[in-house]
Parts: sequence; structure tokens; C-alpha cells
Amino acid sequence: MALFHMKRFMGGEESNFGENGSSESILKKLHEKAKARERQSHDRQSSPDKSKDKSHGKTVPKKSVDGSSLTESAKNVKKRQSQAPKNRGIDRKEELLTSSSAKKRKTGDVAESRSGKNKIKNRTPKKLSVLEESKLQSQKSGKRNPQKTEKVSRDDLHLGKQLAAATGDFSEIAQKNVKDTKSDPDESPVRVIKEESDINRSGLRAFRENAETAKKQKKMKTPSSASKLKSATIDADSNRTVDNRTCKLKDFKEDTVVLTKETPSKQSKACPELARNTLKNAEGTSPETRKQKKRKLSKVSDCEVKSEKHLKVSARTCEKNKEEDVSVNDTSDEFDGSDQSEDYKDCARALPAQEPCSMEDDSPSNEGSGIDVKQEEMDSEVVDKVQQSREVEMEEGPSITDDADEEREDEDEGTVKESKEEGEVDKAFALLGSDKHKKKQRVARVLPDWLAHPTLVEHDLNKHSIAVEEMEQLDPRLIRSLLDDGIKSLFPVQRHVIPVILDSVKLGIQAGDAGYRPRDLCVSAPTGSGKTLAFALPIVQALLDRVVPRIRALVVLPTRDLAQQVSKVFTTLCKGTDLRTSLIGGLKKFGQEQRMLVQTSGESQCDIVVATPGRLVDHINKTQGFTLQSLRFLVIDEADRMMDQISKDWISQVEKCVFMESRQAPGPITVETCRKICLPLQKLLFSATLSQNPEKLIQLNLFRPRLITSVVSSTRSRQEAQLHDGKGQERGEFVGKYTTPVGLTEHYIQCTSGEKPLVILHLIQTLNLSQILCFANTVESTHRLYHLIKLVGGIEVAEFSSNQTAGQRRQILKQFKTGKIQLLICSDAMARGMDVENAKYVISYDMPPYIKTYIHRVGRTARAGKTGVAFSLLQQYEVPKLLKLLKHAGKTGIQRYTVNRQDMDHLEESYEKALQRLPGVLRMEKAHSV
Ligand SMILES: Nc1ncnc2c1ncn2[C@@H]1O[C@H](COP(=O)(O)OP(=O)(O)OP(=O)(O)O)[C@@H](O)[C@H]1O
Repeated sequence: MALFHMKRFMGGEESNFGENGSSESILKKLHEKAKARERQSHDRQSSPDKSKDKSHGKTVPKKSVDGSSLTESAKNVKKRQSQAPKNRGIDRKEELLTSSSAKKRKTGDVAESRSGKNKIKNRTPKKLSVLEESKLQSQKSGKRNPQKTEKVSRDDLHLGKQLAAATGDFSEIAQKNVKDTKSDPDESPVRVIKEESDINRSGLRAFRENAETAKKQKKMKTPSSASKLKSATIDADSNRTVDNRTCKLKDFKEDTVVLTKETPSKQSKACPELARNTLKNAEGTSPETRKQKKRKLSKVSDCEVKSEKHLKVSARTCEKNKEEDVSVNDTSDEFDGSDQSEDYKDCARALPAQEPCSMEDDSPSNEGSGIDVKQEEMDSEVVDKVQQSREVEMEEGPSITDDADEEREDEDEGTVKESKEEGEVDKAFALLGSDKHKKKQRVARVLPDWLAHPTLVEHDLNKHSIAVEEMEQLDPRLIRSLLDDGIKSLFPVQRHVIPVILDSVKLGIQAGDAGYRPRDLCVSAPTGSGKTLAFALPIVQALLDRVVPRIRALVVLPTRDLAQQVSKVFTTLCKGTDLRTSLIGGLKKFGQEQRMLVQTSGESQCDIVVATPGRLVDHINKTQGFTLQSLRFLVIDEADRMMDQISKDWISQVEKCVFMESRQAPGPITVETCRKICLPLQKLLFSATLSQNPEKLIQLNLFRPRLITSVVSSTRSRQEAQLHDGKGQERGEFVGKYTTPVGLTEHYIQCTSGEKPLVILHLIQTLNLSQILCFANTVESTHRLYHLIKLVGGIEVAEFSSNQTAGQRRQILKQFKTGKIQLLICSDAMARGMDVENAKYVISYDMPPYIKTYIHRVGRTARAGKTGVAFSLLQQYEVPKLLKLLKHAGKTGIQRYTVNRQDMDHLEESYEKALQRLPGVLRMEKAHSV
């Protein structure tokens, strides 16, 4: 079969055989023809000038790919065609499949041809099989018009030119195949190559399927036109070249370059593979070489794109061929030559720049032909493509790591990938393990108006504050209480928030905002800016005139320490009033808390409840008479943290408890619902790091929320960002960045992990710092560090973590306030919301894992308009990480603080001794606790 295929490849002479001719008559005819052509050939060779003219001044090698399969007549036919200009394309194809070098082709054409004949003569079985096959084919195909066959050859000439350009450097493989075939006369080249191409079975699946289809169709129909033969001839050639390429790919695959798409069975596909292989091998070379490699890769990808297109065209053609019954015999006619031409051209454009060994460049056969002009055009296009790929590369920038990091940052900020600039290349082939990164464009996050344009407040506590007496809405009792507590002025956030809350109750707590449901409120202000008073004061003010005690305000906080702290503020404010505050945070026994909440008669004991969510839910479910039906204010402090606990469903439990029996949950606003005056529930959210994530906020079922914040874009001045709402209040752009107190100075100290305790000792003993809060990331490291510093001696140190009881912690805080404790080593349980009086310094012993953790840690100092200093002890690799975190949060003020190693030398001895004793102490403690 393959032999017949080869014969067709040589010029389609078999079409001259009569359908009904016997084998003897065919042989006779063949011999006659062969002799005639030999004579003609001899004549031509004896007059080389003439011959040269016909072949455009080039002699073409006549060595066959599979000499064993050629009959004498076929060889003569081939010879004649190779000399004829119209068959140049076919000859060119022949060149591709033979391994003759350009030199050989020039000099030894005739000799080789003859030696080829001698070899063929020795292969009688093949000769017979060809004859038999010729007979068979002639029977099937019927008589064919020789003119049509000639036409095929001309078409093939065109294809051959392009094919030659496309196949480039596969002569070596072709040569190998020829050698293999010669050593085993029973192996046809196609079969040999097929076997070699096992590695790329998927690529040839279609090839084989079509061969089978062709077989079936052949049985049913007999093709009649030479045009069909043409495509068969072309395809045979195509397949062979494909297989050559596959052989190359086999070697190439060992280099572990993996393509995510199946390799197409086309010459054009082969070239990029080769080029990529070459480039892959260049790995580990100089950066310059790698750059070149990258450029080449993009060029190769271009070629791959063409191949991709080509595949699609071929697939379509395949389908078409199946329908039209193209096949003459089982040569696995997969591709239509006419469809290929454009694709070959495309591939040829990319080739010369990739591989200098392109046969098109070396081959003399194209000189003086139209191909040269075409090739020049192709080359110029290749240069353009290379130039384009370089430009794209320059636009993308050289830094991969930076871009990647930037991308991750962008993702956090809700940016989307911008694939506009992505070329076809990447869409066509994604290389596994590719290090190519695309720069993403930042896109503005679309936020609801209330989040995007909040009411701004000044974050410098010493500016824009007003005297307590100036807050006219406040009851004199409350003013007195504040003044007694040393609070003479109200901070900016208090100045803005208190009136907003009080406005919603100016017609009484029942009436809401002039009879309408009041808007919910979100407040985001820096740590220590007085947020607690900002909600506590108006709530107490609003409830002052209540008649009977009911739970009308509920404040929920994430930890019992915080709940205790806020409860204290309420208790202080309620002094001298009828209002009562209850704390339910697990500090007391459950029964005790129940008795505080509900009287024995079932009536409520208190007006304001401060609770942790867990304990609150317990009381909702277990305390008889506990009801929230009169609840007017629901305060969620440290709201961003509380939103993380929403999954525990505490808020829906609270809402269920509020809207039960006669009190209905608010529905859509209608004329009827507007007429009814019912007790509204207003939600008030507070945090220094309030989430701007609408998805999280929506879980809180906020009603027409409003945001008051001092957090604005760092890139724009507040004046620029300021807008004004209808009431003359400043409105600005909230970009979700965090601010720290104005009085805070931030430093980082670069040191090794082992030097960190020494640095702390240095800061305390050498620089005489005191009232330091030192944060470690875990309870264990807090405990370990506490013992280590204690073992060094000479420092009043204490520990504050969840390992201690609430009473112990309260006691420690008291001692710290009075200055008895120099260094308080804390876990992050202390970081959020805790108002530790007189904390002057904060040390982050371990780098904070999140920006919010950093903001809350450093926020334990510089509170209420005071000054404070924060040190972050960082290992070298942590420095850029933290700087990036801060930059992301819009903070750039952190400075490096250098501690000289020599300054710590005198501390080393005691430190090392303490280190040696530490394991023993920890062991003893463990044994003691057990
Ligand atoms: N108007 C004021 N004048 C003076 N001190 C004030 C004023 N308001 C609050 N303070 C004090 O400021 C300190 C910090 O207040 P508060 O705890 O409310 O801050 P915060 O904004 O809630 O901080 P965090 O975000 O860390 O929880 C408290 O000690 C409080 O007594």
C-alpha cells in the first residue's frame, strides 16, 4: 500500500494503466515506457544545458525514498518528472524525504539515481508487490486522463514549494528513515515512521481513522477524477512529513516541554516544536541567551497559532473528505492540499528566522523561480513578527516576580484580570510551567454609594474636637459624669456620631426618625479615637427617659475582656440615672447572669446589656423571661471581627428574639407600614478596621446604612476628596485603607530570630523604656518569652494571655496601669480593642500575620490623642513583607530603627544563661501543672 502510495507520489503515472489489462500486458507497457523515458533521459543528460534550463538551472537529486518499491518504469517516470520544470514541486518533496545534502544534490544526482536503481533491482518481492498493487489500483480507479494527471503535478509544484519551506530541517530524519527502510526492505517508510510516531499516537489518530474510512469508502465507490488523486498524492506527502516531525518530537519530548494541546499532524507544527526544543536546551545559559530564547519562543508561538488554525482547517477538510469520498486507495488521505497551501505559507513565514537549516534557504532549486520572491515576502513578514513579539515582551516588562506579587495584591483588592493585551499565542497554547505573567490592570471596585462616599471625620483627635458642654443634646447628668471622668472635650468621631444617633430618637425611642425607620450606622475610626463613648453616650441619653426597665440596648463584642471594658463605660455613664447595665460574657456563673437579667416576676432587670455572642445566644435559648422585644439599639463593636462570627448565626438568633409575638420584622416600605408607628431596631457598627466588603456587610441586614469614617485615600488629600452632602457634612472617598493614631511613631528593627530577646533587653535596660506591651503570635511563644525575660532578671515582666483566668488578667492590667509592670508580654487576645492605660510602647515580637493585626497591636498605644511608639522586630525576609502590608493599607510612615550589635554584647551572657535554663523551667512547670 505504501509502495503504491509512493508511486503516486512520484507522479501519478499509474493512472495510465488500463483497468482491465493483465499483469503481463502492464509489465510490457511499463517496460516500453521505461525504455522510452530512459532514452529521453539519456538524451537530456547528454545535453545538460537543456536540462538545466528546464529545471531552472538546477539539477535535482533523484534518489528515491524507498527505492525498493520502485519499478523500472516508475523510476523512469520519476526521473523524467524530476527533470521537468512542471514537476519541480514533487522533486522538492522528494528532496525533503531523502537525506541528500545540497552538495550531493548538486553533484551526484545521476550517479545516485543509478545506484538507487541497482539497489531496487535486488528487491524482487517489492517489485512484484508493486505490480500487483498497480494492477489492483488500476482495476479500482479505471482509466484516467493523463492530462488531468499533469494538472495534478502542476498543483503539486506549488504545494511542493511551500512544503519545502515548511519542512525545513527534517532532511536528517528523512535520511534516517530511508536508511532504516533500506536495511529492511519489508518496511515501507510510512510504516516505519508510523511506528516511530507511537509517542504521538493521539496526533495520528485521525490519520488512521481516515485511512479506515477511506478503505470502507473505496469498497463502495470508485473515484473517477484525477483531482481526487491529486489530494491523495499531496496527503501522502503530508503524512510522511508529519511522521518525520513526529520522530523529531520523540527526542524533543524527553526535554519535558509539554504542550497542552495535541500536536497537529502538519509540517507547520513541527517547526515550532523543534525551535522550542533548541531553546529549551539553551536553559542554564546566560541571561542574554535566555532573553533570546524568550523572543524565539514568542516567535515559535506565532507559528503554533498558525498551526492551530491549520489544524482546524484540516479537521474541517477531513470531515469534508469523508463526505465526498476522496480516497482512491488506503493512503489515509486526511488533508486537502488546497487547504494546506495557506497554512504552509504561514508556517514558512516563521521558519527562516527560527532555523537556519531550512532547506528552502540552501536549496538551489528555487533560484530564479517565483518562490524566491514569495520567500522574500515571507521573510520580511517573519522579521515583522519577531519585532512585534519583542515589542510585546518589552511592554510586559522584565520582572516576573514583582508582577506576580502585584497581581496577588490586586486580587486582594478585587481587581479583575485584563486579558485585552493577551495575544493569540497564549490563547492557543498554554505552556505548563510557563513563567510568563501578564500585568493586570487595576480596576476600581464598584461599591454601594454609602460605602464609596462616607461622611468624613478628622482623624487628628486634637483638631475638630468640641467641649463637652457644647453638645447640647446631652443631658446635664451625662455631661457631669464625663467631666468627673476627666473628659472635657469630645473627639471628632464622637462629635459626629452622637448627633446622628440622637437625631433618630429626637421624637422618642418609639417614633424613630420622625416616624420612619432610622438608618443603620457604620463607623470606622482609628484605634483610641473614642468610639466607645461615641455609641455609649447617645444610647444612655436616649434611654434616660424610659419608664420601665426593658432591654433596649444590646452591645455585642467578641471577647469577654472587651465586653467587661465597655460594660464599665456604660456603668460609669449610668451613674446617677435609673438605667442599669448588665454584662453577660461568662465572667459570672450562668445562674448569676440570669438573675441579673430577669426578675423573679419575669420582668427585665436591666436596660443595657453588654454581651459576648456565645453567652448571649445561651441566654436567648435558656433564660426564661429573657426577651429582646423592646430592643431599640443593637451595637456591634469590633464589627469586622464580629462579622467573622456571623457564621455562628448569633445575629439571626438575636433578630428572631427581637421580632416575635406582636413585634413584626420590618418589611418593604409601603403607605400602610409608614402609617404604623412601631419600635424600630437600629444597628450600629464600630471598628477601626471596618470591612468594606459588601458581601460581608450584607449578612447584617443593614437598613439604608450610612458610613462615618476618618479613613480616606492616602493618595489624595482630604481636601481633594471632600464632597458635601445635603446637610453640609463632608463626604469623601472610602478606599478601605486603615489609619493609625496621629501620635503614633512606627519603627521596625531588623534582627535575627535569636537576637529578638536581646533587642527587647536592650530597649528596656539600655534605653530605659517602660510600660511596654509586647505581642507574640501564639500563647506558647508568649509564655516562653515571658519565662526567658524573667530568667534574665532585672525586669518587671508579666504575661497576659488566655492561659490566665479573667481575675488574673484584671489584676495584671491594674499593675500595668500603675507602672508596676515594665514589660507586659501579650498574645493577640489583648491586641483588639483593649484600652490599656499608660501603654507607651508596643513591640511586635513576631511579625503580625495580617495588616489588621498590625493596626490593632500598634493601636494599644497613642490612644486618646496621646503619643506612643511601636517597634516591629523583623527578620530580614520579613522586612519587605511588612512594608508591603503597610503600603497596601495606605501607610508609609514606618522607619527603620537600628540597634548596634555591640550595644547588646553586654547582655549576651545573661541571655545565654537564661536560654540554657529555660527548657528546665518549662519542664518543671509542665510537671507541676499535671
Ligand atoms: N473625649 C475624650 N476625651 C478624652 N479621653 C477620651 C475621650 N473619649 C474617649 N477617651 C478615652 O480614650 C481611650 C480610648 O477610647 P476607646 O476605647 O473608646 O477607643 P476606641 O476608638 O474604641 O479604640 P479601639 O478601636 O482600640 O477599641 C479611653 O481610655 C477613653 O477613656
